[in-house]
Amino acid sequence: MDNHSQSPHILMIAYPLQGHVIPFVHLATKLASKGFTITFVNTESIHHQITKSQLSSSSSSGVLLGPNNKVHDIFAEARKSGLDIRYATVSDGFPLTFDRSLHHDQFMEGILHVLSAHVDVLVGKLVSTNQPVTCLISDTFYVWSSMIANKYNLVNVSFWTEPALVFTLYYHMDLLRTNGHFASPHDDNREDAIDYIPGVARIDPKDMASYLQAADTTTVVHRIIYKAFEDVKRADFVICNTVQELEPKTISALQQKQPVYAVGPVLPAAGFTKSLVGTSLWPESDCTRWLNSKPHASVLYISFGSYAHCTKDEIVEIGHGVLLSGVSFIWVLRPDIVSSDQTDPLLPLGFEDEVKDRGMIVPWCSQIAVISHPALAGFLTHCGWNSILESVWCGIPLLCFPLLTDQFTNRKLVVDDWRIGLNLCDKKPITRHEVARNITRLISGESADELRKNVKAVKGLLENALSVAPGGSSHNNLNQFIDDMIMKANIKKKKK
Ligand SMILES: O=c1ccn([C@@H]2O[C@H](COP(=O)(O)OP(=O)(O)O[C@H]3O[C@H](CO)[C@@H](O)[C@H](O)[C@H]3O)[C@@H](O)[C@H]2O)c(=O)[nH]1
Repeated sequence: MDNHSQSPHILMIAYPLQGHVIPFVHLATKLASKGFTITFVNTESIHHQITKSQLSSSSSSGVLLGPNNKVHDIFAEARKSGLDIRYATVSDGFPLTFDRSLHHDQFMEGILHVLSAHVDVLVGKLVSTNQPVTCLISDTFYVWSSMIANKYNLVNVSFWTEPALVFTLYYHMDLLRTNGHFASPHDDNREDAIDYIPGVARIDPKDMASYLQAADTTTVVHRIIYKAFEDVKRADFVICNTVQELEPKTISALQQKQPVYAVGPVLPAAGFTKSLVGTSLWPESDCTRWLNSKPHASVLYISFGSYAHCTKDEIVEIGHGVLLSGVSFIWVLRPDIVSSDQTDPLLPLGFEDEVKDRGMIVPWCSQIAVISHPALAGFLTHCGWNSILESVWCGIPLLCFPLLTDQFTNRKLVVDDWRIGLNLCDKKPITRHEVARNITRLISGESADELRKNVKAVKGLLENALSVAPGGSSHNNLNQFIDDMIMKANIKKKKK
């Protein structure tokens, strides 16, 4: 896009969770680099966590210090590079000291019922400036996007940060319900394969998102999902952090319903290992020197993302499994991995002594910097969608340990469909011997060669999708989305 005078001013509102903020920030810089003015909104709590972590990280970038040495704008460096990204924060209704991880459901009730009032006030201000906002890009999980877009005559764009397969299963919850695979009122849910969702050949119920397998379907997260997937049907456009070639049938079927654009993988714009904008909610430990001391393709990286929890027993079994396997490893054990009120040590006494220099345990790191290091050999992951895309981008095979939400469906894509990963264990509870055996299969031997070959092929698809010349699918889809959005914004302006 080269005509700034026609360029809409886009308001982007990220969902206040790490795995959503990251792709939102990368999409914002991508759109700004195409000439758009962006106002990016974080909740005050997310803003506070990012800036606090930036100030104490060993490698801080994108930091603008304001009065009292406080960081007040995470986009300062991006703006210095010429991008027009402004920044605003809204309250999520809770004080900064409120432990959102520990009081998850209460936090989600706030997101469901309170956040929109604060967003409404902010948007009211932003539409009455001399460069008014004309377009809203908000997370698909927000239940109020159409309400805000209609009130302020904005183009309504929904950004989905998970695979299209997960989107379509939620989108067709009514079909799952009437067929008895979800929220069955009388009996248990059916356990046979699901073969009636448009664009989905066949999927086992165990591979659906955890919320679609749950016995209790009245939780706050369910109420969010029900409303959000009613609301997304009113969006003008849906953009999805996936790649058309990875999920062609699912995406085509969705496009019969409404305009859907696969624009992924949405990764940092300026080089891969360093973003211009700080996004981490926790301070990043620097693992580079340790990695530099390890042989090529020898290290296992272990991380379960930012949101899901696992049990202490699982941590212990994985710890022993890693020791038994004999591999070197970096393990991200974030402070609330079991629960933020769990204060006892997670790993058995003497574990770290036994590991010595063979392993590095950190609370958080720059994952992208770690997995793009030549010493990396494999990734033991909870199957968060960003982690999968990043790992494929770096050509790293996956060992899958899904814990919650879309991670079960993502595991199916990785292990069963694309064959770029293995299951950590076939059934729960996980055992140290199975963990050790599968780490070995991931990293050495015939199975490892096969996985590496397959991941290379999928990486090729991702690279092609983003290629500028000849235009790859995601490159073209993003441009098409931009054209369609501009046209829609102009129509709305005329109607006003
Ligand atoms: O030490 C770490 C660990 C993670 N990351 C980054 O944090 C993000 C984590 O995202 P993801 O792998 O998607 O996991 P979650 O944080 O758990 O993400 C939530 O959001 C995702 C996108 O909607 C979903 O797919 C997940 O299931 C959901 O838990 C990635 O970009 C990682 O690079 C770091 O930078 N450092």
